[in-house]
Amino acid sequence: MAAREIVENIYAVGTISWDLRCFDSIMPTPRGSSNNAYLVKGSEKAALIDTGEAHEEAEFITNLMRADQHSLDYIVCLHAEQDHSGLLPLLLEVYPMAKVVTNEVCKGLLMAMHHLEEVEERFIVIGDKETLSLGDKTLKFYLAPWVHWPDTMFAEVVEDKVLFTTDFLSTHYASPTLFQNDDSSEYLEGVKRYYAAIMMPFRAAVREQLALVEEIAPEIVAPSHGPVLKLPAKIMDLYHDWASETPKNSVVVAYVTMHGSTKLMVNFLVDDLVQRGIPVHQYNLLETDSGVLGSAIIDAATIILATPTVLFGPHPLAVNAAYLVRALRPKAKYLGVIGSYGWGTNAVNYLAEMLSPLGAEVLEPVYIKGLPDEQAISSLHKLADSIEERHKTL
Ligand SMILES: Cc1cc2nc3c(=O)[nH]c(=O)nc-3n(C[C@H](O)[C@H](O)[C@H](O)COP(=O)(O)O)c2cc1C
Repeated sequence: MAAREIVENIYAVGTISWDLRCFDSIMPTPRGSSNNAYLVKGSEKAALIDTGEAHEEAEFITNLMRADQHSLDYIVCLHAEQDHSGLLPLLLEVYPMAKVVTNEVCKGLLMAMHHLEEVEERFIVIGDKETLSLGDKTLKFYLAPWVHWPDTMFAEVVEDKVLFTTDFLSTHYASPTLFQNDDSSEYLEGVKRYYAAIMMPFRAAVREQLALVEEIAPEIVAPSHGPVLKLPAKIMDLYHDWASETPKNSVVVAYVTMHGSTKLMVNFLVDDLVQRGIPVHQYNLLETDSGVLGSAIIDAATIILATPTVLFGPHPLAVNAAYLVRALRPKAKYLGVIGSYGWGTNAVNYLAEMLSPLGAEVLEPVYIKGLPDEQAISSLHKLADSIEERHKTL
C-alpha cells in the first residue's frame, strides 16, 4: 500500500488487512480491517502518529519509505495497545533520533508492555491540551481516557483541523478508498460491530469524548481502524444514540437447543411478542457471531437467554453469550432465562448470577421439563405480559 495524502503533508501510512476475519482473536471482521498510522510533516519536524502490529513491519516500513520519510523527530503514541504500538521498539531502532511523545498513563503501559526501560530518556510526556510545534504544523493533544483503555488520547493538527482519534470512531473495514464517502450498509454494520465490542462498556466516556470531538470541531477525523472520515456527522449521531442510557422498546432472544424443546419455547415467546407489536429479534447461538450478538444488544430493553440444561448448568454457548452480555454491559433493563431440562438443573441460577453485575431486573424464568406443555405456554404468555408492561414505562 502506498502512503496516501489526506491533506497537504499529512499521510496515511498504516497497513490494510483485506483478509483478516477476526481481530484480537475475539472480534469477527467480515470486511477485514486496517491498522492506521499517520505521518505529519511540518516545515521543521516530522511526527508519526501511532505504529502498527509487530508483524506488519515490512508493509509499514515500505509505506514510510514511499512517503520519503528517512528520519523522524517524534513518534506519537495515542494508545498503548499492541495494534498501535507493536512496531514502536523497531521504529526506535530505525529512527535513533526519534522521541516518543505520549501521556503519562500510556508511557507507563508502553514501558511495561514493550520493556523499554533502556530508552526511557527518549520519552516526552505531554498533558491535556499541550502542544508540540512541527514548524508550520502544530500538534495539540487531548486526553480522552477510557475509549477504550485508560491511556487513550486524541491529537489534532491545529492548522489543518485534522483530528486523530485512535480507536474512537474506528471501524474494522478494509476500504479501497482513503475517505469514507458513502453510508453503505456494509460500512455502517462495521461501525456498529466496532462500537458494540469496543466502546459499549464505556458509555459514559463515549459521551464525554463525543462532546470533546464536537468542541474541537475537526474537518477530518482520522481514526486507527477503517477509513478516514470527513465531517462524520452520521457516525457521531449513531454514537450519541447508542451511548445514551435509554434502551429501546425491543427484545433480543438468544437461544441454543439440542432437541428442539427450547426452540419451541422461543417460537412461542417470539410469536407472542410479535403479536403485541414489540420489536423482537431471535439469534441461534450456534451460528451467531459475537459481533452480531453484540450489535443486537446495544439498545434492546430486554435480553432473553434460552438454553437447555447440560450437566446441571446452561449449555456452553449460553454461558458464552451471558459472558459477552455481562462484559459488554448493555443498557438493557430486563433479563430473562427460559429453557428445558430433564431431571435436575441449576441453569437459571447460574445465568442469573453471571448477569447480576448488570443490575437489570431478572424476570420470572420459564424453565420446564422436556417439551413445552400448556402450562409452559401460559408461563411464556405471562413472561410476554411482563415484558409488554415494563416496556410501556421506557
Ligand atoms: C449432554 C447432555 C447433558 C444433559 N445434562 C442434563 C442435566 O444435567 N440435567 C438435566 O436436567 N438435563 C440434562 N440434559 C437433558 C436436557 O436438558 C433435556 O433433554 C432438555 O429437554 C433438552 O432441551 P432442548 O430440547 O432444548 O435441547 C442433558 C442432555 C444432554 C444432551
